[in-house]
Amino acid sequence: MDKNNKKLLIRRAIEARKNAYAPYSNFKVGAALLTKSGRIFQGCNIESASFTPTICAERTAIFKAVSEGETDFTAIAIIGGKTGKKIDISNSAPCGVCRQVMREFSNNLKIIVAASENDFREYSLDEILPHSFGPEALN
Ligand SMILES: O=c1ccn([C@H]2C[C@H](O)[C@@H](CO)O2)c(=O)[nH]1
Ligand SMILES: [Zn+2]
Repeated sequence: MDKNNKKLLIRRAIEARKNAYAPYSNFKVGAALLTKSGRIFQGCNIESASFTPTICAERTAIFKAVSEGETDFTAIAIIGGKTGKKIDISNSAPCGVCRQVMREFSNNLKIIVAASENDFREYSLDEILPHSFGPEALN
């Protein structure tokens, strides 16, 4: 994945963050998921007044892709932070539930946690979800 594609994916995550529905936490997150076939699925977090139905941006993007028949992913860019505050990449790593959902479809997804197009950190899924449980265990 070259630098320009990473920047593009981050831009799409920034764009997706604008649609975040987070009136309770005011923590808005955007994600952009790149499939092996070259498509990009965007997602934002969506909260609920009854709290538990809340879904993260990452899972919104992944479920959109899976529901459109795409299950092979190359990378996901994520950007999150409180409205009106400077984004800090150390506060926007994907939550444990999303890591497990990522693991369902890949064990070497590239995770790009971004504060801007030029300020991001990359992780592999294996790095942030070591010793993981995955679908192979049920074979
Ligand atoms: O990786 C994360 C962490 C949190 N959230 C959302 C869930 C909730 O709406 C808000 C605060 O936890 O941020 C995400 O979308 N992705
Ligand atoms: Zn999550």
